[in-house]
Amino acid sequence: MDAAIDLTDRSKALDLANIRAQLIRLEDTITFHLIERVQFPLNKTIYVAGGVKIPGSELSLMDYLLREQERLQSRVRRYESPDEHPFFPDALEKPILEPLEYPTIVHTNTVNVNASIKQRYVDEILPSVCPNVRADRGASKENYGSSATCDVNLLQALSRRIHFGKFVAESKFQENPEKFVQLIKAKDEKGIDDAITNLKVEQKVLERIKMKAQTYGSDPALAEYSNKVDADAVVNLYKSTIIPLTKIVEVEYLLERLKGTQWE
Ligand SMILES: C=C(O[C@@H]1C=C(C(=O)O)C=C[C@H]1O)C(=O)O
Repeated sequence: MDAAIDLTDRSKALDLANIRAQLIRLEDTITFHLIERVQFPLNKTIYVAGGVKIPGSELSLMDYLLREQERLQSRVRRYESPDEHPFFPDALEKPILEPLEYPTIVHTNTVNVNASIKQRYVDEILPSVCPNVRADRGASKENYGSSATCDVNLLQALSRRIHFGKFVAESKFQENPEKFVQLIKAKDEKGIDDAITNLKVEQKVLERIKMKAQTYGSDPALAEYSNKVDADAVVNLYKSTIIPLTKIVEVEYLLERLKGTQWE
């Protein structure tokens, strides 16, 4: 949707500096969506199938909203874009807009870690950032719908950020195909993980996201409205979930990279 990276220009899309700049942009998106979500209690009921009665659906309220959002957005080509991955692939419909001609940027692959993203989001991320973890003001009160709407925005941003790992991995592969072909042929997952890891960049990401969570979460004019989100929890989200899942995407993508190539 808001592809700041030009996916119709292959060389730009695989320039590591450009990709990292897009990951930095997504830090802002994720932080602001978190600030929106943590206005509300955890509202655990909306993550339980049947927790809220939905005519014609057995899904949880959040899954229902996410699935219907993906169905709608597929009709305006969202999932034709190589940087978008659906949580409910079976809900996608034929776009009403003409297809865009994307060059082949990443190699054909089956990598989609959205199930892990959603499970970690519900079981670990939300309880770590939401206030009133036990409070649940019930469907009769406000904010079930608002909470689920924020969740959908957040999950879609997390999915984009984490699956950008494919662009990073392809960029690194093209930098040194010999090294990666050898590691991939040996099915050396640890070796691949070591080869794609850049601890200096990871450290910079964690330092920057802490500063952003503190800055965006504080109101310069109204001190009492500061600390809208727990900055340490946001850092932990990156350290424990976003970065590790991004690297899993990189490794899984590279393990499939040789299929159908002269290296197979
Ligand atoms: C995304 C990259 O690959 C890895 C994952 C990172 C992340 O998820 O922030 C950062 C550095 C690398 O360890 C990168 O090299 O920029």
